[in-house]
Amino acid sequence: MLAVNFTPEQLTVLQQVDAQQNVEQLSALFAKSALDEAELVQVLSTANALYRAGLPVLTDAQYDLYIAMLSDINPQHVYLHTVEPEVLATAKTVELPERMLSTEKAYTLTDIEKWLKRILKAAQELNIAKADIELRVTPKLDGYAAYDDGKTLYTRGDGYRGQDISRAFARGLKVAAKGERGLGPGEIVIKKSYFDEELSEFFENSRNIQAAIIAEKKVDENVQKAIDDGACVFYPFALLVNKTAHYSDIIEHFDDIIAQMWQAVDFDIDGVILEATHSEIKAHMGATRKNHRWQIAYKVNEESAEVEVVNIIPQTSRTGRISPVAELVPTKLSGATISRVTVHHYNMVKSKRIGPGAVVQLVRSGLVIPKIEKVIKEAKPQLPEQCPSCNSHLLWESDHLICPNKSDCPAQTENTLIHFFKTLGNNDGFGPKVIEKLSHYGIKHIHEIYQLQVHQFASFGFGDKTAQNLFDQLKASREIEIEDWRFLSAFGVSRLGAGNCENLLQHHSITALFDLTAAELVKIDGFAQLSAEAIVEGLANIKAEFFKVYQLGFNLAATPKASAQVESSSPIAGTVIVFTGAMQQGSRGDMEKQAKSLGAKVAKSVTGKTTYLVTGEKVGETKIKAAEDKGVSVLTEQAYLDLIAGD
Ligand SMILES: NC(=O)c1ccc[n+]([C@@H]2O[C@H](COP(=O)([O-])OP(=O)(O)OC[C@H]3O[C@@H](n4cnc5c(N)ncnc54)[C@H](O)[C@@H]3O)[C@@H](O)[C@H]2O)c1
Ligand SMILES: [Zn+2]
Repeated sequence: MLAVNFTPEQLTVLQQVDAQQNVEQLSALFAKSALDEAELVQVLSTANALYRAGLPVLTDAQYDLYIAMLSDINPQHVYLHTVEPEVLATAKTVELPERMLSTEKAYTLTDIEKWLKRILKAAQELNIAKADIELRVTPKLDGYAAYDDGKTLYTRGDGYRGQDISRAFARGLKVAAKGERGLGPGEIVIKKSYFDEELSEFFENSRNIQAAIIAEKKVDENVQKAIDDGACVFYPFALLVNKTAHYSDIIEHFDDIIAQMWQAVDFDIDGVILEATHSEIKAHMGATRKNHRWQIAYKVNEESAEVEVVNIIPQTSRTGRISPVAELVPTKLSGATISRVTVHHYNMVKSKRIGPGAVVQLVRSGLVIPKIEKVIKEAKPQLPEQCPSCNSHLLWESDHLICPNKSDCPAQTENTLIHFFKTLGNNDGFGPKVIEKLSHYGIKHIHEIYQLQVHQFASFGFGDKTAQNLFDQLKASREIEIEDWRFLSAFGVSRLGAGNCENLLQHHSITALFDLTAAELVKIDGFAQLSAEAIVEGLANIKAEFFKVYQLGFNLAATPKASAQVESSSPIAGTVIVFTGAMQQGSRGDMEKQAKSLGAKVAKSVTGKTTYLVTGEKVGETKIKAAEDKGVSVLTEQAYLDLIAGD
């Protein structure tokens, strides 16, 4: 582990915990490798206080590792056997109506079966028939634990005494689902889709917000809006979607049920809770000082690794955006060696201080490629000043560095040409190698490629056969029928992917699009003002080239107009689709809308009727496997986009 530099906000929390402590010493402890018992407890309590305040300094995996170390040195230590406390300076402390505990954790079905044996043993002691033993399975909400007795809303505190946070209700916080008060324990949670769309710009994670709702007298206007919009609620566990069945059924269909629960709610969850329902069994088993013995949390282990950055390589995309690709000290993750990862954008490189010598945490979960989860050790950010392809001076455009040289940057030109032929998808001659060569000979535009004759290809160094073949392919690519939306999307206008192209073309013919104003675009369902403006600008930029190519005479099939039965023409017409995980290309809500506009039915959970499960980021293996077992086709986001593009 590495020394931590506490932020000013974190220091304020630490002050509340213990005004006397020596912050430098504390910070150094996080870097020390062999900690003694007292030091481990100090690290754990510090991390815990910050985590409960919504300002975590460690990842959960790191925190759990320290817990494991403490338990190794002294399994009896009181820290391991009590509820990890919250620190809130501003609210008054009150006795909880009922104890609120942490949960025992299980990571495998074997762990669950061991726990189940203890339940069966308790049942036997009570002479309760096996046939009467049911388990209730619910999603484990990853929010902020609270208790509602009908009059007061309490935090969990130390499990015995919490704090009165009724003012959250006074401020408009609602009880989820049926809305009754007094349903006991639950969590304050924020809708994931809402967070992604409305709040992710302002907050790093929902935990920041939940902590603010609880701790602060006055909340941020964005948070107040989330409360007013009903996106932030108190969710009593009693109202949670659940699967309650005989224990043997639960065990038999374990993976399915876990997968179902994992996507049952639009809130962050960090596991699935299993509990016995029989009140006598519960009373008999009771609790330790930390956990109810009749309850357990099933969690999925994500794999993660801390990796050192060697170098950051800028890559110019077709739009001129420069993508930062981090070269890493090769590291094993999930059995694969990872040596590079794309950083989100250059603002992240700058603000999170990523450069040679930085250490990042890579996380890989489910079938998703590793992502940088956080920066563990900062370094001097490595920011390029010039475009790696054309040496133009780079400019900032919101979070991105861009190469402003639209007309003469080889990387932009080549990637635009590559995108065109790839999207058209009706020939395989014009891949990166061929395009690079053509670009080297000064061919920069699509229409120029289509004008090339066999002898010209030959003069660029292609063999006779290849030259003829390339020429024939170009001819064929004009003759083979192709949907007009695919043709349009091949030009790579920002925000004009296949779906949006098809939507537009359901309302206007392809040549008429270039005369549309943003105001006219917004009238079409699915286009917001900002993207409409970007589209109008993008179309204006390609107009000249578009018509030069269009006039070469492609065999375009016009998209049926919205009135004339859209659905049957789309590749996903009549299918049932479930989207899960965080999407990269747009919000999940937008993707669902688009799927519906293409004639698909969108469902929330996978059943035997589901055709496709489209997985974004952070989707567990269990979920994917469960879907596959039901005969559902599992698609990555990209595969799905290819599918609707007709690739
Ligand atoms: N990153 C850090 O620095 C840091 C610090 C402290 C703790 N942690 C993490 O927090 C976890 C331990 O914290 P904990 O003890 O608060 O939580 P826990 O993970 O043991 O969960 C217990 C809580 O789950 C909640 N819960 C959610 N859904 C539920 C449901 N459907 N039914 C019943 N209960 C439900 C309850 O409110 C209960 O209080 C560990 O996994 C640890 O990694 C991290
Ligand atoms: Zn450039």
